[in-house]
Amino acid sequence: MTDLLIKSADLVGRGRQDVLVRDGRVAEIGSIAKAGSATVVDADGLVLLPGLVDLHTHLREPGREDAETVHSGTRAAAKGGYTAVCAMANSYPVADTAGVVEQVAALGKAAGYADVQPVGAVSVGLEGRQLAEIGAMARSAAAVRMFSDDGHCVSDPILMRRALEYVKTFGGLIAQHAEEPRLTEGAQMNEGAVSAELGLPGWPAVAEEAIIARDVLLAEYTGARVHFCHVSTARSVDIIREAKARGANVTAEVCPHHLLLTDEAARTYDPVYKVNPPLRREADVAVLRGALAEGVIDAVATDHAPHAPQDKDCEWAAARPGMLGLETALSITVLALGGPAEADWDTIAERTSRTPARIAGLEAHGRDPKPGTEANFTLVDPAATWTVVPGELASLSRNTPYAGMELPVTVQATFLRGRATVLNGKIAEETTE
Ligand SMILES: NC(=O)N[C@@H](CC(=O)O)C(=O)O
Ligand SMILES: [Zn+2]
Ligand SMILES: [Zn+2]
Repeated sequence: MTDLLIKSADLVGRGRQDVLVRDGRVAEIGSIAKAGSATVVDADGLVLLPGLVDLHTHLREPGREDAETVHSGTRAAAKGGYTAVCAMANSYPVADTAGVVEQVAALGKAAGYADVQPVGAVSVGLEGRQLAEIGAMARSAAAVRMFSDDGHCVSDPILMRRALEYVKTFGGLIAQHAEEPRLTEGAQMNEGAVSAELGLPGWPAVAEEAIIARDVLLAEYTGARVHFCHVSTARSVDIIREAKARGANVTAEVCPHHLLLTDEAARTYDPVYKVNPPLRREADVAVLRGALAEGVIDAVATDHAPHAPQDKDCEWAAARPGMLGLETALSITVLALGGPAEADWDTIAERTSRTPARIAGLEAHGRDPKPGTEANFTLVDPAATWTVVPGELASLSRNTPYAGMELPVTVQATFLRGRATVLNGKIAEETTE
């Protein structure tokens, strides 16, 4: 592989340096005039961040390759500045065996756009009845550490307890989709003033908060790790804050859409705004932003949920929940944390890369450039803006809630072990290492 010389990049907002990459790793940092035959990337005016890491991606393969594939989804990831994604288990078949997680990992390697870390199901078929082959998935070539029935809540407390006790034996964790199912039967949107006005059945905040409270207690009782997916309410933040103050082994993520959009969007009856958990109130958005800045919420995760046109372009009640996220996440995060002029790149790197890499156990990711570290980076233009055009996204699906919006910050390049997966804002077509 030819060497790479990144010239004059602002390293995570701390000042401009040149970075020389050799054999996929950082060889030298400083003022580097020339480096033999190295490919030179001019990063003047660009900020270098550790490659983003997504704890929550739906790649839809196997089973719904019409909506996304590992190939298309990881291209979208690279475009969004990601170098690693955790692929959720709600595929068809479900990723509840060593065979499926190994297949997903292998497809990720073959595509070459981002490291794909499969998430294993907690229960067989995500049905919440019987534990899946957690040990076999952990010992498989995919080395699964994170388990989740995402899309469904592990609502049975005894199943949750057993899963926690099991993953604790090898340092794994359970990522919980917190939704008390009896409280959300038939739910279509956030329960509140807007749902009452529209006459749509509500998804009350307490359905999320009750499960988070229970699982905090189970995490403390078992001593195992719980991660909360897509936290969406102000009260959830309070519960997590108190749990952390007591030393509970819990972490939490927030999705970009919950940092920007509210249940007011449902007034359009456009199913592009239908998502699980639902868009909440302005007051929740404000608390989530504060909690992310502060670190009570540990990470931004996209919950990238591609859906085929027939599953979205229909009446609200019939539409599937979920929205695209990978290509817009960084821009929305920058917006939510105060806008590009105020951008605190260290905090952004912490919430979008370093902390999620640590939670997922992806040791080669989430690293600032230092001699010896793998060159998993993204270069962003903090001064540029772009307009979201659904047809121009790398995802196979089109269900972005940001169509037509002008967003801050563009991804100019993404490097996976020193190889450009995106360069000059364009996806590389050749990805062999
Ligand atoms: N977020 C969603 O609304 N949908 C997700 C499942 C999930 O994350 O719960 C999906 O797989 O489509
Ligand atoms: Zn979920
Ligand atoms: Zn999800």
